Amino acid sequence: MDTVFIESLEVDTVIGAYDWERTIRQNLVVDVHMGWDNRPCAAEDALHLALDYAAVSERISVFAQSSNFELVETFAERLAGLLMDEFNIPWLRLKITKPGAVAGARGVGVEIERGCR
Ligand SMILES: Nc1nc2c(c(=O)[nH]1)N=C([C@H](O)[C@@H](O)CO)CN2
Repeated sequence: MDTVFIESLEVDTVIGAYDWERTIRQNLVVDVHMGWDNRPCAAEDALHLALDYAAVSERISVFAQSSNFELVETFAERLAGLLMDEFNIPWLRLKITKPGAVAGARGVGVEIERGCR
């Protein structure tokens, strides 16, 4: 299956399991690969047939703005479900990175794959 991807989208949210994290906003980095048949939109050169990466990026940013979770796992799971439902995405691989959360590591986080390719 073809994919449409978004790489290193920085979003701002409330995320963290520790008390000090509940009152601040932090950055997460979102990478997502989404299954899509790109042949119809390419044949007609038509955005309305494409999986619009700009619209998906905006939705991810809006979701992050209003979300408030302890775990990056929860953030990833909820976001994956929302994107698949709202954009009719049959399969996706989603990576959530929390930069600087662990001393000595550039980033830590999770990667999930949902749906069928
Ligand atoms: N598997 C996870 N481990 C940890 C998480 C998490 O979301 N998933 N979160 C934390 C803390 O919030 C940490 O990021 C604060 O720096 C610790 N471990």
